[in-house]
Amino acid sequence: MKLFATWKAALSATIPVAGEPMFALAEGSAGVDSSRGRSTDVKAAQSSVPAPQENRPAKAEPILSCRDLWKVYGGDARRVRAILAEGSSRDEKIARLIAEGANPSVAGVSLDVRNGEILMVMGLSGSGKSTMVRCLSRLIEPEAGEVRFEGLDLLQAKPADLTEIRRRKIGMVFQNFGLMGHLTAINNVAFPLRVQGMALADRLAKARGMLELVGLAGREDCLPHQLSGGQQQRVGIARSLITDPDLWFLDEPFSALDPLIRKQMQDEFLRLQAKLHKTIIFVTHDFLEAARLGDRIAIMKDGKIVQIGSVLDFLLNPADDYVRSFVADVPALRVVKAGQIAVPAKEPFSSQGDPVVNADESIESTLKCFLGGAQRVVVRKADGTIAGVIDHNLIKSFLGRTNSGHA
Ligand SMILES: Nc1ncnc2c1ncn2[C@@H]1O[C@H](COP(=O)(O)OP(=O)(O)OP(=O)(O)O)[C@@H](O)[C@H]1O
Repeated sequence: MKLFATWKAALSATIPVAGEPMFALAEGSAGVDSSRGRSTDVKAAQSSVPAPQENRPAKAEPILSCRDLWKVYGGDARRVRAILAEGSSRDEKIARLIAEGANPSVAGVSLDVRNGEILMVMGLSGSGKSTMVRCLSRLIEPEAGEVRFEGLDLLQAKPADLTEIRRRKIGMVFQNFGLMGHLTAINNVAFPLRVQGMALADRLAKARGMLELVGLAGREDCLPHQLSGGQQQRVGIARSLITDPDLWFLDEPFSALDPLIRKQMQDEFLRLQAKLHKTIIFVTHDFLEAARLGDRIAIMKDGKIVQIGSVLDFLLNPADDYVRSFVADVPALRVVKAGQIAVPAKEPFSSQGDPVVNADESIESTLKCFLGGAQRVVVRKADGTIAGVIDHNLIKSFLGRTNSGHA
C-alpha cells in the first residue's frame, strides 16, 4: 500500500485535478492489446458491472465455437440424456442431474474462440477446465451440445475425419509432457509426422528445425530422462507444433516447472506465438500467467464459465466474489498495459511534445511520466501508429478503481 500512497500523493501534488474523474477508459478506448497489438475487449471495462460475458459476440471470426456443451459423469446415462434434452434452464438441469447422482463437469458452456487469439482458462481445481478442453477437442465425448471447428461440426465428425483433424489441425501439450521415454528428442518431435506417413529424412529435417525453434539445437539425440523438466516441455511443445496445427491446446503446460524456468517458458511461448499466430486455449491456475500470456481469460466454476474477458475486465468488473478472489492479489499497475487503457486522441492529433510510451509498457512505468510532470502521455503501437492517449484523470481513475496498491 505504501507505494500506492506514494503514487497517489505524488500525482495529486503534480497534477491539478478538477473534481473526481469519471473512469472513462472503457467506452471508445483504443483497446490495443499489450504485447501483440491486437484489439481487446475493453468495452466491458465500464463503470457499471456487466453481466457475465460468456455469450458476448466475438469481434473476429471464431475458429472454434461451442454451444450449450455438457459433459456429465456418473448417473444413469438414459436419465442424464433425458434431463439434458428438456427445455428447462441450465440451473434446473444442473440441480436435477445432481439429484440423480450425476456430476455435470461441463455445464452448458457456450464459447467463441477467435482466430489467432490466446484464451486462458482458469478456475479452482475440479471446476471443469480440463474436461471442457478435452470436450472441445473431442478427446472425450460430451453428452450434449455443439462444437464447431473451422465450420465443421466436430461432434458429428466421422472417426476417420476426427483422427485426421487431430493429426493435422490440432496440437496439444499437457502438464506431464507426455514424451515417449524410449525415443530421442528428435524422434519424439518427428513422431506425429511418422504417423502422417512422411518420409524419414523429411520428418527428421522438420523435427530438427522445430527443436531449433524451441531452443534445443544440439539436444536432438537426448532421451527424455537426459533433459531437464523445462527442456522436456520444449520437446513436448515442438512435437505439438510439428504438424503446424491451427488450434493449439495447452493444459497447464508449465505448472510442473519451477518458477524461474516457468518464466523462461512463458517468454519462449510469447516469442513462438509472435511468429506462429496460433489460436490457443491455455489452461492455467496462475492469474499472472493468464494476464501475461492471454488475450482473454475465462474463469470456470462448477462446470460453468462465470466470466470471460480481458484482464482489465476482471480488474474493474469482477462478476462475483469467486472471480474477485482470483484478482485479489494481482498487481494491477504491472499487469495492465498502457495500450489497454489509452483512449483515442482527438483528430487532428498533435502530440504537443507529450511523452510517448509503447502500448505494451505497464501502467507502472507510464506513471513515471506523470510523476515527471506530464499532463498527458501518448501511447504508440508496435507498428509505430498512435494507439491513443492517457491523461491524468484517466490514470487517477484507474488507480482509484483497481487494487493498484499491490504494485
Ligand atoms: N474420468 C472422470 N470420471 C469421473 N469424473 C471425472 C472424470 N474426469 C473429471 N471428473 C470430474 O469432473 C470435474 C471436473 O474435473 P476437471 O479435471 O475437468 O477439473 P479441472 O478444473 O481441470 O481441475 P484441476 O485444476 O485439478 O486439473 C471434477 O469433479 C472431476 O472429479
